[in-house]
Amino acid sequence: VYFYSAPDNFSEEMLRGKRVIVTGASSGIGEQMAYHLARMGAHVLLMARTEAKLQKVVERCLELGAASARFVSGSMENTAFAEEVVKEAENTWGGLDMLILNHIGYSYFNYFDGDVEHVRKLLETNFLSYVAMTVTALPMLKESEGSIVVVSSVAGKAGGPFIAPYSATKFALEGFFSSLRHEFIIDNVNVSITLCILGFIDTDSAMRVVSHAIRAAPSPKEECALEIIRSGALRQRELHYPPSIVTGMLLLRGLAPDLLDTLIRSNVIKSTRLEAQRGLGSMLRPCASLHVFSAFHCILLKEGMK
Ligand SMILES: NC(=O)C1=CN([C@@H]2O[C@H](COP(=O)(O)OP(=O)(O)OC[C@H]3O[C@@H](n4cnc5c(N)ncnc54)[C@H](OP(=O)(O)O)[C@@H]3O)[C@@H](O)[C@H]2O)C=CC1
Ligand SMILES: CC(C)CCC[C@@H](C)[C@H]1CC[C@H]2[C@@H]3C(=O)C=C4C[C@@H](O)CC[C@]4(C)[C@H]3CC[C@]12C
Repeated sequence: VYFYSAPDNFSEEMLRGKRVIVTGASSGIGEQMAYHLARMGAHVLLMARTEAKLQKVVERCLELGAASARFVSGSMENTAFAEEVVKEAENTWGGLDMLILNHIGYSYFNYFDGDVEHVRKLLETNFLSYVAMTVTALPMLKESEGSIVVVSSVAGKAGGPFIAPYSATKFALEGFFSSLRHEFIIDNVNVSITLCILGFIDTDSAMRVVSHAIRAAPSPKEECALEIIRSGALRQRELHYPPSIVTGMLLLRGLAPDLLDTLIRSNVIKSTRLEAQRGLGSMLRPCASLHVFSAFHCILLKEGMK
């Protein structure tokens, strides 16, 4: 009820002239966020590893009407680089209004293979670099009473199969940033923290890695990107996108966690080759999970109306 009845006084004008860093902006949701921000007239500083892709995104941002657009290329495996990106914003703009933390390093979609080094590297890229950027950006964000937007996943709220290292990094984000939110409130620091809980989104990389293995239909990256910007600008605590599926999942997690786990497993199909290797007989059966979530959604709306 809360998520559906929250006031929505968003206007694209809210982003005009704002100074925004978007990480992981060379493709997927980050690239789409850059285009929305450009259209809204923001200053954007984009970050990823691939310079050629970033160059193209910057050019498109300028065509779309960005107040200014530039990029820094490098890898977030190294926290020194995370600090460098924020310093670039400081040197160019002398301040910062919004920090959108969105990048992720590559991880496999398969049984956990016992590679502890991979988990350590992924924690550095997906989690520690978010902490390092926040630490460096905080003085500027305090000054502007700005916003931190953290892009996470339903995999950061509930475990799913074949994504153990990735899921761990997303759970870490919620622990760190929800603790920080308390401290900001205790200390009267007016910097908002928005945690974005996303379901399956149709980015090229996600479609490449898991489209054959997930029964649920993906949601559009363009709309997802806009919702992230909107929730950050409105200083919301959490975004659920797509709303009915994610909110339904989280409600079910509280009420019947085993049932949720069953629904998640039934939405993930493993290739026959891997199933055979593991000696598992048949593939997981399809399940009416989406209907269960829709039913939750209807109950919520009805209760809200009452
Ligand atoms: N797509 C989905 O289904 C879902 C996505 N999400 C979340 O949404 C966010 C965006 O995902 P999505 O758009 O699909 O991902 P993409 O793979 O499309 O984009 C990832 C971005 O991160 C950059 N990147 C990769 N490795 C590094 C690195 N080591 N250092 C710096 N940048 C790096 C990539 O560029 P380059 O390779 O040039 O460095 C790219 O710009 C992530 O936080 C993800 O967890 C959450 C739930 C579902
Ligand atoms: C019950 C169902 C409706 C929902 C099941 C949700 C599961 C299957 C959904 C929710 C979150 C999704 C993952 C995610 O967060 C991000 C990425 C990174 C990307 O590069 C590759 C795909 C991957 C691993 C997604 C795979 C599918 C996941 C696990």
